[in-house]
Amino acid sequence: MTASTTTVTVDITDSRLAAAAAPLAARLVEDKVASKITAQDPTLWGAEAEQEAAIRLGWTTLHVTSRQLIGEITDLHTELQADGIDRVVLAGMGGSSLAPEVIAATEPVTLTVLDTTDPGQVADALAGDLTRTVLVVSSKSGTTAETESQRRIFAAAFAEEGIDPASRMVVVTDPGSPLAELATQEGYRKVFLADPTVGGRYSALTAFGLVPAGLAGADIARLLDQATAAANQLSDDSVANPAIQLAAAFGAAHEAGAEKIALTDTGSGIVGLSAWIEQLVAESTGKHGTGLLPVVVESAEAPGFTDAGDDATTVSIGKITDHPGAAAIVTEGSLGGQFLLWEYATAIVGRLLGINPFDQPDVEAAKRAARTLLDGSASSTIAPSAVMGSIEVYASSGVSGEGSLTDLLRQFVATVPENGYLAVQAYLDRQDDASASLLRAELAKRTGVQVTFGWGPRFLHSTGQYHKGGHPNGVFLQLTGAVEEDLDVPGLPYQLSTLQLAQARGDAEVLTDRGRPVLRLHLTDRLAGLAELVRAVQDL
Ligand SMILES: O=P(O)(O)OC[C@H]1O[C@](O)(CO)[C@@H](O)[C@@H]1O
Repeated sequence: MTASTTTVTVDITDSRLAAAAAPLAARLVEDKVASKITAQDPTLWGAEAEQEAAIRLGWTTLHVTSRQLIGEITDLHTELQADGIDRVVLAGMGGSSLAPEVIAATEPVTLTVLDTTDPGQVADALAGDLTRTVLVVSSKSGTTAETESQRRIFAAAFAEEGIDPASRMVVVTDPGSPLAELATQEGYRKVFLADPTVGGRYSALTAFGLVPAGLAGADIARLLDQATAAANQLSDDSVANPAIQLAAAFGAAHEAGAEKIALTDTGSGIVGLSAWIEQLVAESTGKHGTGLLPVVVESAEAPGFTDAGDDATTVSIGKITDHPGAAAIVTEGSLGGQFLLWEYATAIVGRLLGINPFDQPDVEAAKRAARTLLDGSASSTIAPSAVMGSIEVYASSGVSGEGSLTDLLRQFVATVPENGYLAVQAYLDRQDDASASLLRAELAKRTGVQVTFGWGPRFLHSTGQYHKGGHPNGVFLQLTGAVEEDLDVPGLPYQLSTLQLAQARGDAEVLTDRGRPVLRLHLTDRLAGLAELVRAVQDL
C-alpha cells in the first residue's frame, strides 16, 4: 500500500508485511492516535508514562513555534560573519548534535561536530583556525560530561590564543540548567533557551537543531517549511497517514519477530539521516526487554540488508532505483518532513510496544559506572588476559582468550544467540581511525549475524539505551586505542583519555552485570591494531 503523496511517503513494498500492518493501521486510526499526538495528549502511552509524556510532546508544533528563532539565528550568523568568524564547532551529544549534523551535511555546509572524548579528534578540531571559530555548546540538561569537557578545553584554548572565550561561546540549553546559569555568569556571546517540553531526540526542529546548522549557513526557514508541509498529513487519522503506515509496519514486523530495522539512506539526497533515526528509534523503544534495533548499513547492497533474515525489516530512505523492491519499506520526502514522520512513527511504535517512548531509563547506569571509575581511576588499572601483536585482550565470560585473534573472534561470535546481534563499539577517532567502521560489513559478511557499528561515546547516547534495555540478545565488541597526545580537561582532575576509557569500561561493567558478553580489544598501536583486526576478521 502506498500513502497518498504530498510531502512524505511510506511505501510498504513487501505485500505480506503490508497485509499484516493493515489491521494495526486501522486500529490506530480508530483510536485517533495521530490527531491525539498532535493535540499533545499524554494518555496515549498508559498511566506510567503519562507524567513524562505531559512534558515531552512540544515537538508536534515546532514547525510553527520555532519560526521565532529564524531572525535571531540569522542575525547572529550575520554578526559572526562580519567579525570574520565563519568556522562553527559543535560540542553536543546525541539529540544535541545528530540533527544539526544531518542538516549541515544535506545542505551541504561545513559544521565540525565534536561528539567524542577522543583526544586526537578533539586536538584536530583545536588545530583549526581558532581566530575564525565559534563553539556552540549544546546540552539540554547542561550537565553532559563530554560536552562540559569540550567547553572547558575550548575555553582554555581560546584564552591561550588571546581570544576572550566568552565572545566565542554560543550556548543552547534548557531554561534554568547549570549551563544556562554559567553562560549568564560568564557573559557568553549568546544563549538560546530551548523548548523544555521537547526531549533531546525529538529536538531536531528546536534550537538544538536549528542554531548550529543555521550558524553554519543552512537554510533553516526552508527546513521548517518542509516540516509544515508534512504536518497535516501526519496528524491525519487515516490509513493513508505515512506515520501510521510506518508504525503499523514496524509493529506488525516486531510481532512476527523482526525486532531489527536494517536501514540505509542511499538515494534520498539526504545525507546521514539514518544516524539520527538510529538514536530516535533505539533510545525511544529499546527498554524493558523490547524495542526496535536500527542496524545502519552502508548501502542497499551491504551485508545485513541484502541477506536480512526474518529478524530484520529492511528500510530505505529514498528509492533504490536499481533494485525496486530491495527494501521492504521505502520512505521518501524532504528532510523536514522526514524528521516529523519518524518522530510520529516512533511515538506510535512506543504505544504499540507498550513502552514510554520519551524516557531512557538505562543510559544513566553507564554514566554512573563511568563516574565511579573516574573517581578511582588511579587504582582501577587492570591487566589484559592476553596480548596479540598490537592488541590487548580484555575478555568477559565465555571467551578464553587463547589461540589466535581469529580463534578468539570465532569464540566470541559463537556467543551471539539465535536472532541476536553483534555490536561493534569503537572508542576511537572518527576521522583518523575511520577505517574501523569497515569492520561492520566485514563481520556481517563473514558471520551472517546482524552487526551494528557505533563510535563511542557517541553511541552511548543512541543505541546505548537499547544495548542495555532492549531485547537481551546482543554481544559487544569494544575497541579502545592508545593515545599519542592527551588533553587536560581544565579544572577537572582527569585527562580526556581517562574519561574516554572510563566510559568504555563503565558501559562494559553495566552490560556484563546484565549478562551480555563483552570483549574489549585495546589497540596499543591504532593503525597496526586495526590492520591486524581486519585481517583476523577476514580469516573468520
Ligand atoms: O542534551 P544533553 O542533556 O547533553 O543530552 C545529550 C543526550 O544524552 C541523553 O540524554 C542520554 O543519552 C540523550 O537522550 C540526549 O540526546
